[in-house]
Amino acid sequence: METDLRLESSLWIGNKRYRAVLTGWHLKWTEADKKNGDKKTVSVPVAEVVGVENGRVEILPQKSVEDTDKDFTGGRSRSTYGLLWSLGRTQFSCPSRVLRDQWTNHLRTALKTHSPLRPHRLLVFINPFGGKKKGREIYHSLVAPLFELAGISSHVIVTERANQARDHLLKKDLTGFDGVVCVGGDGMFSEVLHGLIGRTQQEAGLCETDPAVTLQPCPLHIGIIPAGSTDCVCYATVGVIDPVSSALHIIIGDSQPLDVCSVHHASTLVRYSVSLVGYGFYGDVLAESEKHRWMGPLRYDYSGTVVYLSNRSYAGIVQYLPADPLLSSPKDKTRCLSGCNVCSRSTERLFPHTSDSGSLYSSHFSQYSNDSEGEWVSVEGRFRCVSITCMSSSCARSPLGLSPSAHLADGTGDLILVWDTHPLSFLKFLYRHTSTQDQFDLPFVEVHRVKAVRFSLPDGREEEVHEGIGELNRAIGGEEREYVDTVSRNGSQQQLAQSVVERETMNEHKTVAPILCGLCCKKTPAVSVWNCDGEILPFTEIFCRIHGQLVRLYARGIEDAAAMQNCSQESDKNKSRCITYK
Ligand SMILES: Nc1ncnc2c1ncn2[C@@H]1O[C@H](COP(=O)(O)OP(=O)(O)OP(=O)(O)O)[C@@H](O)[C@H]1O
Ligand SMILES: CCCCCCCCCCCCC/C=C/[C@@H](O)[C@H](CO)NC(=O)CCCCC
Ligand SMILES: [Ca+2]
Repeated sequence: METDLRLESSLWIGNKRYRAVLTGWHLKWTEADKKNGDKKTVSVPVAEVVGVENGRVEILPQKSVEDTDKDFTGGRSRSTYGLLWSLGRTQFSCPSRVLRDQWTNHLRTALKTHSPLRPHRLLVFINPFGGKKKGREIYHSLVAPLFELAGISSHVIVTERANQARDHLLKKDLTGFDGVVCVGGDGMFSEVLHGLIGRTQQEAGLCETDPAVTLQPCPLHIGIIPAGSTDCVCYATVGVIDPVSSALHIIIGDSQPLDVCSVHHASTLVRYSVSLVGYGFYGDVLAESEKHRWMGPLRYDYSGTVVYLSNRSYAGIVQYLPADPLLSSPKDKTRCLSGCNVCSRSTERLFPHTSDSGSLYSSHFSQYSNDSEGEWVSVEGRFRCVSITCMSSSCARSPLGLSPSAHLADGTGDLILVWDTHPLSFLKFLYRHTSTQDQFDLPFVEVHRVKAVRFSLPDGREEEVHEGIGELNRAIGGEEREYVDTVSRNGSQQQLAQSVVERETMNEHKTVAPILCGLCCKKTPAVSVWNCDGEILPFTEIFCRIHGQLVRLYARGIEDAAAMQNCSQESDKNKSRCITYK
């Protein structure tokens, strides 16, 4: 195959002549008219080539092509500053049109052969209202021209309502698509996640509501173009919030598996989460922030302060199923980086019969059901917060995240228990998230690597919740009253969850936030709410289970920033990535 693809000839870049050669995995060109010692070679891995097009192509601010006979333009992804990627573009001139066509054909074949996960056709959902409301602009000015250069055809849907993307993925024909891209924030990602997981289970005839079922991994990749408020999933899987870097990861078909946590109440599936399932502080911040959506991304800072000052803690019983402590630990001070060994070993455990990840969904064995179950541990007390995260959940506010040593794809989650403590100690815990100081090195904080978690209220508390809801029900009217009636009338939990999901379009947050406030006007509320990747859950008692590598993103995890920094000094190891060219 390598010999078929090999091509060698003279080419010009500007007015300099080069000897160019396409050999297997690399395209290299060397200055031709210099003495041997002075000859510089640029070597571009085929895997990093974005696209090849005949003519002289300009990309930004809009793509334009000057259709000349002997020229072709090559684009490649290159790292500019650490994790930030940009498009490198080179215009080559050939001695003849025939040779030019040979070069473009060979390069295109090499791309197909060496990067099988490159998408050809993508379904793109743009949330025009996420974050700073720039989704459309970001896509059309920064991403679409790159997709065009890469020869990707995309079907773009600008959403007109919440849950449109989820519903589309659950019901519409997805034949021919290689992946789904969401332009928006974590909420938009969550819609795509729910749509794709739901669709995959439907097609596999699996029952999502049963926490014991081994779910089928999704065949379509998910790409995230960040345009939201927190963009935690993008930050934790790419390392930067940058639409161009994310677009380039999508184009070259990078693939990053991701663990997913399913959240259940009684016999219902409530939601899926990849980032945060948080009770107490994080639930209260979200409930408070929903009242201030108009503030945009700043609403979290404002609400964080309000909730911190309200100084709350909550009673609860937490039971958890520890993961194998021999594999890794949330306190081992390692980071999950690109090519992470812990995650790779997990891939081998989860998919023992597949050598390439391209066909992983044909034999999925869950870590949870494969391993011997182990012993559940139970703790009870008052907590400032209880958080479960499948990954580090790093974001701009907290660059190392909720659990800095968590892994993206190891089939486990980290359970963080923050016991009730003095307000200043809790502030110290929160503050440490913003620096490199260890937030787990505090006497009132525990962290456990787990496969499943159950949260329940101590005896009698459930009654207090219902009293609170009853009181609130009398105080409020219209939509909220109907909702609370549904909660108290509906015997079937299945129907209850369904009615809640349907109501998301009517903004269920309006109902839960006042529940919290209704309770807190009189006394400190007995219960908090669960924040599930930025959505409030309608239940307090939940069961969570981690599903290893249930979805795959067009990303490659965090590349070692230190290595990338060395790039600027052109260390030997990174030389091929570092040579800059126009
Ligand atoms: N056209 C639309 N109108 C109203 N809501 C929408 C629309 N499209 C999507 N949504 C909903 O908007 C919510 C928030 O969107 P998104 O996640 O993109 O931005 P964000 O909340 O600002 O960012 P983050 O989730 O990162 O904090 C999502 O839960 C999504 O379901
Ligand atoms: C004195 C300084 C105090 C600073 C405290 C900083 C603590 C930051 C921890 C960051 C945790 C991010 C967790 C990610 C959650 C997302 O899945 C979710 C959806 O976007 N975002 C929120 O719920 C938004 C809610 C974010 C809560 C902060
Ligand atoms: Ca994990």
